[in-house]
Amino acid sequence: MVITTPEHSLYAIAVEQFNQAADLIGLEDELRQILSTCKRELTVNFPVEMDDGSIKVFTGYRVHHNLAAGPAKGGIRYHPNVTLDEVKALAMWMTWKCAIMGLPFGGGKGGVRVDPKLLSPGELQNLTRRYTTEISILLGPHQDIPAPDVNTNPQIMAWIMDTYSMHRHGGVSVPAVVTGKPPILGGSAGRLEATGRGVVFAIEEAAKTYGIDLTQARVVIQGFGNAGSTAARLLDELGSRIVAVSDSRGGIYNPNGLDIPAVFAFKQQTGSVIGYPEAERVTNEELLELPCDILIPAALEEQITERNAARIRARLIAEAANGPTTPEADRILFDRGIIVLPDIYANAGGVTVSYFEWVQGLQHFYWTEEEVNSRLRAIMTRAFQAIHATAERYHVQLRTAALALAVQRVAEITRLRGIYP
Ligand SMILES: NC(=O)C1=CN([C@@H]2O[C@H](COP(=O)(O)OP(=O)(O)OC[C@H]3O[C@@H](n4cnc5c(N)ncnc54)[C@H](O)[C@@H]3O)[C@@H](O)[C@H]2O)C=CC1
Ligand SMILES: O=C(O)CCC(=O)C(=O)O
Repeated sequence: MVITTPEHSLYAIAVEQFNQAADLIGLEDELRQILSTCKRELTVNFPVEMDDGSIKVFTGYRVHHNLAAGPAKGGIRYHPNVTLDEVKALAMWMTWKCAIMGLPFGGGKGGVRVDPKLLSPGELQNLTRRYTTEISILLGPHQDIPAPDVNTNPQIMAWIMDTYSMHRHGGVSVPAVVTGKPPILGGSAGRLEATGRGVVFAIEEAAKTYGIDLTQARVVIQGFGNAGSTAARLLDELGSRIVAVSDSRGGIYNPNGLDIPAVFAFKQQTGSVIGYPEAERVTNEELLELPCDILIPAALEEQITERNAARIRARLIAEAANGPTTPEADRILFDRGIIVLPDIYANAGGVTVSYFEWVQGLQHFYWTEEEVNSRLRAIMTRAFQAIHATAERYHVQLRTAALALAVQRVAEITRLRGIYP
């Protein structure tokens, strides 16, 4: 049985990817139905008091895709284009991501339809606290543990923890209810950089396997936020040449290599990479087609599609973003021999260190950054080897191999639990 969704959507893309993996492992129809469906989809419409005293109603979501392996885990996104369909896809990808990394979590995700850049700090805090209250019927350290995603950060995680702790625990802090917190509130050392660091660990494994010399590699990065800027910094430290980076306003390109600490400082001062002096300006579309060895999409979904996949000039694509490549583009890239490190593996460093943060929060016992980073590297390396071996065995792309391993694991857990957890 092939599961279909009614219209073209991001969730339809996630289900199409799932179907490919389910076909590969010969998954039975009952489990196909269960695993291709989100368990819970909560929509909340909530009022927020603005600085001028007016009230605005915002819409937010929290979705649990699957809880067979443990409590729901996944970030919260603030973006004007957030939809329930997008959050469902992101939640499903979290299920597979946690499964590949062997984490005891199910998949969840949340989002609010808002442009946070238009809010004052006070309004942002009001919105976060009210949204947290609305979704708190799902939250808890053993039920659902949010984390940062696009446009959310440690300060927002601190407000989520405080709101939950005030309502549900008499004000005593419950650090394990959210990850990605500031370290002084129980956040893990290394969580802020974990997604970008994990991307770089994944690239290092791929480079060894496919014979790419990182000290000579030219790198292009779309998105210079948490994931993209950290990957840029760490690859720069490894000796790679970062030739182009971008943000929502566009990109900058210097074929001789950008001075990444200087670009980072420029972005901190001005709010954008645009205007950085020693580079030419490119659009986000042009940036994706620049000649390079490694392309890192680190912004939003559906950036590499059937329209531009034939013109991508990278040897390796490392997906820091969730869902940047459509299935049509995947097929074109595979035929062209371009290696894609799929999102559910390449960006899993974030949730892996979130797992470390959750464990530390439950125990109130904290690790050093060295411990965090070396455990992260070990898990990223192990997962790469398993995915690569599966891809070789079945002659499939790394995404299908990664999904097959993930779906297999969640299916096995579901069968052992007795099919309907
Ligand atoms: N923060 C985390 O721990 C994790 C993030 N991710 C994924 O990584 C991606 C980036 O997330 P973060 O770095 O956390 O977000 P962020 O909010 O820190 O940064 C996002 C960056 O993308 C840029 N951007 C937005 N729209 C763009 C567009 N249309 N074209 C080019 N750039 C654009 C923004 O200007 C910003 O530089 C997302 O897909 C997210 O789901 C995945 C795993 C974990
Ligand atoms: O750290 C986490 O729990 C989840 C981060 C996230 O949203 C993601 O991996 O896409």
